[in-house]
Amino acid sequence: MLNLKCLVESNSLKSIPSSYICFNKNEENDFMLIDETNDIPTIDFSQLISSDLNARSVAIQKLGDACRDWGFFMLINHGVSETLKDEVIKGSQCFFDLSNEDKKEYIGEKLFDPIRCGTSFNLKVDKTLYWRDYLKCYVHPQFHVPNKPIAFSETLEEYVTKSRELIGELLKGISVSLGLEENYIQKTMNVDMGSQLLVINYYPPCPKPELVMGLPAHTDHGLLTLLMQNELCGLQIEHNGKWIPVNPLPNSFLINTGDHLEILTNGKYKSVVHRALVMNKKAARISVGTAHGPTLDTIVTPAPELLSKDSPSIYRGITYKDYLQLQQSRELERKSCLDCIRI
Ligand SMILES: O=C(O)CCC(=O)C(=O)O
Ligand SMILES: [Fe+2]
Repeated sequence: MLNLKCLVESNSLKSIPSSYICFNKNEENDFMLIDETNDIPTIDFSQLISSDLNARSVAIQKLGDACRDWGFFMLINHGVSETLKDEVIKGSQCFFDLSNEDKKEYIGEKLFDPIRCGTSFNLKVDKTLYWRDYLKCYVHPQFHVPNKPIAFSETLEEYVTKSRELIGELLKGISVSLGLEENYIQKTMNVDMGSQLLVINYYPPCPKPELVMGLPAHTDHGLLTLLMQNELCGLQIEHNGKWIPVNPLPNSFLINTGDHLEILTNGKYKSVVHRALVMNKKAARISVGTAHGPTLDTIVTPAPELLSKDSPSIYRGITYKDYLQLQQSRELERKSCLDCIRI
């Protein structure tokens, strides 16, 4: 199977294969790239769970504003240790360093394979290949991860459990920010038994990074994605028609809203468009995301409580599973899959 890391390390890579050259990369030049990184909202998790009701309510307000205006924020004071995050990154590097023989059993094309590794986005539909290898694992409600490298499974189990706890608290805050009961999203979306997909992205070094794309502009499925990365940057988010580079604060998590939060809120909280550039000629960038969604059979529709005569439903209901299938069958592109279910 195609494995970009192997290709890059084989020394045979004198020039970028034409299949990777992203010709339309700058077609979106109307998007001026500017550095408004410092404006990206920051949410203090400790305030969100504070027993001081006033502090909590201020944090919830900030959280709602961040979801409405950006669909993206950095989460600080979240209580997850740097050691655990480092172990996840190190384990990820070791996983991608395994031999092809060791990884063979995880190679797959099927969307609902519990564990699958591959390259680009979806080889069946990609017109251009993306400069990225990946490992995807369904880690909830059943926990599936590779049994190699040693101890990676334990590290990941601890990490994805912590990430679910953080997302649970964020969803409470988001429910309240919408004027809904605290457990509204968790209950209606069956989040306790919901799907959690771990995605580890490996962007190998590239001799001509300006010619390739790690992941093109897209939105994520699910309610919220929690993301972290090694020391290399590359993520950009779309905000007010501009690409904003993300330079994470030390020890922060990056959180973005997903398509299903947009559906549930009837467009009030938009799913943020983002992309990953490749910027490094010498080192690999690793990012680790967990996408948190409802159970696969949950039909997601706009919350009736948020609808009115003036604000009728703009999305038709669809099960999470059908939505994932729809998304996977299409080329990853700027226009999000939400367009398929817009009324
Ligand atoms: O690598 C990144 O920073 C972003 C990854 C991403 O957008 C994804 O896995 O959906
Ligand atoms: Fe994404």
